[in-house]
Amino acid sequence: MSNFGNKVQFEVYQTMTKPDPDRLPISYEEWEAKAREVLNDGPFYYVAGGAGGEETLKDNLHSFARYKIVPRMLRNAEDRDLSIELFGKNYDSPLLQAPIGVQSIIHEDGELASAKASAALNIPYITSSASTKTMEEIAEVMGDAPKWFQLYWNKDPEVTASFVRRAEAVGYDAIVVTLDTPMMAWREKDLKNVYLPFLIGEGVGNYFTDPVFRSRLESPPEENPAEAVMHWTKTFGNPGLTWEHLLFLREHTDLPILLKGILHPDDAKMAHEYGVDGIIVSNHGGRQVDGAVSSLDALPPIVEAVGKEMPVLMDGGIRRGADVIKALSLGAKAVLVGRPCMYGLAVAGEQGVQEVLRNLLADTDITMALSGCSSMAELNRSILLNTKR
Ligand SMILES: Cc1cc2nc3c(=O)[nH]c(=O)nc-3n(C[C@H](O)[C@H](O)[C@H](O)COP(=O)(O)O)c2cc1C
Ligand SMILES: CCCCCCC(=O)C(=O)O
Repeated sequence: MSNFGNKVQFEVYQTMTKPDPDRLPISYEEWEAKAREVLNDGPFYYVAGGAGGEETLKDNLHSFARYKIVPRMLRNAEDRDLSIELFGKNYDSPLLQAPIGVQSIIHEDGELASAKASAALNIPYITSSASTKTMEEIAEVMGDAPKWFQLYWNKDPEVTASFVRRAEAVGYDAIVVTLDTPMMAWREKDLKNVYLPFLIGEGVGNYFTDPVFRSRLESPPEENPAEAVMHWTKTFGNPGLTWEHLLFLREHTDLPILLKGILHPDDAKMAHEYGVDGIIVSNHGGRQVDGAVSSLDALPPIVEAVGKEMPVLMDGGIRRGADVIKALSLGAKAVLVGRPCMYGLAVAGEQGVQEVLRNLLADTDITMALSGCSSMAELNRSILLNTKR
């Protein structure tokens, strides 16, 4: 991916002789506005919305604006390299697609489109437990491209173990355990729209095809979907989890285990003590604890606490190349991208997601060069100014 940004920029200018109102958007704001045009209230606000008064959702973005890049000059940024290494594997760039469930509410191709877009750019795709398409269908369209599996820890430990077995069997490279969503937060927009996709049978694909989940039902989901959905609502999340439960997971997989949803440095230290392989600093895109610290503000103390021991990734509010550069300069090894990909999916399916990611990569590469850096290893706090008072 050497000097990717210049190539993409050149391609855009070359293929366009004048501005074309029908072409795909460039900016995040434009993608979001176009997605708003094509989605009904229920699905749009399910994606765009956050918990409570959306303080954390907004703060995820504002935190980036508080940090300023202080570019360095005359440092030869002619040849650049965006690649990183994680758990012994090389990745072309520091971007991953965040796990996002129920994508069929956004586009009929759902996760298959997003996964294929990721594969085309060699960007790891994180399949959600709550995906509409099954983890096997998604793995199949991705071939050998990098893919991770996000686990929602079911109340039934045998379902949890079965999910992990299935993910391993079809070639996922890591398990991401999301800790911040053992239950749905108070999401005012969804309550107002009376919109919960799972109750209409969306996002349950992995469950309805799971042999253990099915064995707990009186009749198969195809015959009695209402019973299956009811069982899903009772077992989906596990607010009773403790650190000890992670030992159960370790017994069931040799894959790297990452914890997603860590915001407190003491929890990061606990993760290290319990043999976890990596951390994703995240507040679930402001969708769970309203008033929670923004992801970017949570990042530096966590990097300080465990950054030498394990890779620290982050998500929440990544919209542009400068955001990627800021997060990496604060010590994140890589970043996950959530809503921007979903707006790309809404507007133009697979092509839309690919365009969003391609442009973000190009912007990242160019911003890195203009900041005087040539590789991820060169990004550090010396090019950042924190203007927060
Ligand atoms: C519609 C939607 C569904 C999501 N579903 C999941 C999920 O199934 N599992 C998960 O761990 N996180 C889920 N997330 C959270 C994302 O993985 C990620 O943490 C968040 O979107 C990052 O913030 P951003 O949207 O500002 O990039 C979801 C987010 C959205 C917007
Ligand atoms: C009952 C909670 C299911 C949430 C699954 C999708 C998700 O994570 C989200 O944020 O929405």
